[in-house]
Amino acid sequence: MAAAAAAPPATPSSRPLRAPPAPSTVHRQLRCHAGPSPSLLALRHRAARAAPARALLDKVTPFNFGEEEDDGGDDHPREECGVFGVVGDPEASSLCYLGLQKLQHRGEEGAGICAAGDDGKLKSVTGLGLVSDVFRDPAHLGSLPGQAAIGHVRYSTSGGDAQLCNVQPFLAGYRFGQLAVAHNGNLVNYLPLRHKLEAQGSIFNNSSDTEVILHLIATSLSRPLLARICDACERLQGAYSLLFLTADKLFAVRDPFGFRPLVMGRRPNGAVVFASETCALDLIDAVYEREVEPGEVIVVDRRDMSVSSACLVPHRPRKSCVFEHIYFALPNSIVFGHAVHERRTAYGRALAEESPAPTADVVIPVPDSGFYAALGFAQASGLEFQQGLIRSHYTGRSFIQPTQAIRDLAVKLKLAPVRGVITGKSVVVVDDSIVRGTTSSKIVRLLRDAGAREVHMRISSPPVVGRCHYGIDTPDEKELISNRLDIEGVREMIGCDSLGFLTLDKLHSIYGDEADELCDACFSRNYPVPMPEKVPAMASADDED
Ligand SMILES: O=P(O)(O)OC[C@H]1O[C@H](OP(=O)(O)OP(=O)(O)O)[C@H](O)[C@@H]1O
Ligand SMILES: NC(=O)CC[C@H](N)C(=O)O
Ligand code: SF4
Ligand SMILES: [Mg+2]
Repeated sequence: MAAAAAAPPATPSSRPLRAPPAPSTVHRQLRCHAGPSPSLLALRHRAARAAPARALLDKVTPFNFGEEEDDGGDDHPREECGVFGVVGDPEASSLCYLGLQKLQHRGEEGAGICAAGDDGKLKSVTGLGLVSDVFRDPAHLGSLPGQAAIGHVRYSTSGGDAQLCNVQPFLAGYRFGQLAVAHNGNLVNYLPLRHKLEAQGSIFNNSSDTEVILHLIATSLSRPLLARICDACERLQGAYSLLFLTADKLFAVRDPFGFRPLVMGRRPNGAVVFASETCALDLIDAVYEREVEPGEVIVVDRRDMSVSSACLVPHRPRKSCVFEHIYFALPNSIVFGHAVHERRTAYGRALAEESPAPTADVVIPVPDSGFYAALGFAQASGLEFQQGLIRSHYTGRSFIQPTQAIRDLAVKLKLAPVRGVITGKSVVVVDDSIVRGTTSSKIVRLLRDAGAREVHMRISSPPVVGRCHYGIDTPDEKELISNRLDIEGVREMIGCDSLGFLTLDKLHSIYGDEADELCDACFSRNYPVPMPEKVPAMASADDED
């Protein structure tokens, strides 16, 4: 939480992209050749998602590609890690503020909101720290009037974590007006793309991967904006759930693999809402309608509130991040069509089948994210379930603290034992994951100090052995404890009496046919999108001569 405490004042921002490139005549000629026509979204009708898909057909108007929406027939601009967006509500930015607070667990480093005012101007406020810090001064929200807004909570994967310039939404001006973007995910080909754009003269304001998306859109010769977004996305590799805001439209985009979640809902007044997780919809009384499908672009026009949908690129097999279910998302969210708490309870039950703890007296969860898995473990094993560790909610998530020393202290600050539950008992303690091993080691020590007779650690996911390249900032592979040690080695290091992980096969069995549609690369090293092997070298100042 150091970042939050040290948060400098929020700053309204607008960042320029590179200067308008082509002379208007050439430009006009080229623009006649519109980019690849997005075909209508080919929906997948799978049992698990049948209802949301039907909702789509009722509510979504197919995008009419012939209608120019943003730049008319001349060159005059007429307008352009949890994410949240609202269209069609006079309190759009306040709703964004609430939605972002609900998504705070997805990123604590920085937050921002960009709103489209009725005067056609986009304004944004971004700052380091928690949403409540950034918007502590009511004047900040007050400066963001309008019927549409997008917002972002950041947890960096590319670019410095404590740099205001990397906090989203990014708002840029280009030849067709203003465009803001909020991105959850990580682009694996960010560096090659950036180097190429720089070689062509682009100037970058920050070190985040997300900025290249704006450049690719700005330099695309396609029209209208939907086609430019499709053009840009065709060049992106990796994970992206994106919200774009213009003066009169909001675009919601999900990468073809659907790594990161993105859902759509509607408020009673008809406002359309997008969010990384459904918990943020619930908060503002928006009814969950469906996921933005992998590879889909949904366009909401604030002028007539029409909703249209297009397909970004040819359909790919879905590879949704299983770690969202395991750890990242809130348990009261529906993510990838599944209630997160149900998934976690199922992991716990499966774990009890695979790694029972027959000598134990009581099952306790590691709060918060180990709660449902522990409940499932207790249900399946017939053991008593107790809250043996109390979590302080005034601290942040320890896994996402920047240094090991701080992570060590953060765990102690965060968790306190309930001696009455623990003393003299054989305890099964269930957590969702072991990453570096910091939390587990501390907890075992904490429980032994509180008088536990035996400590059996059970983990409701497989050992984490690979880095994530798709939007979760897992540490370097050498820092992953399961990468250095086998299970017995990890047990010794943590100091528990027994240790059991859910196996990958068992995890897959919970998903049945859907197992193929999961990314589990941090457990299996089966990366759906490989990292580019060679990144071209950047030009240096010496190359100028
Ligand atoms: O092995 P480690 O490197 O310690 O990381 C693993 C721990 O980090 C996460 O908890 P975190 O405290 O981040 O969040 P939570 O309170 O939501 O469980 C996760 O739930 C594990 O408890
Ligand atoms: N975790 C995320 O989704 C991060 C988004 C973006 N890659 C950034 O670093 O800001
Ligand atoms: S590598 Fe792991 S954390 Fe990253 S997307 Fe895949 S499952 Fe999720
Ligand atoms: Mg935890």
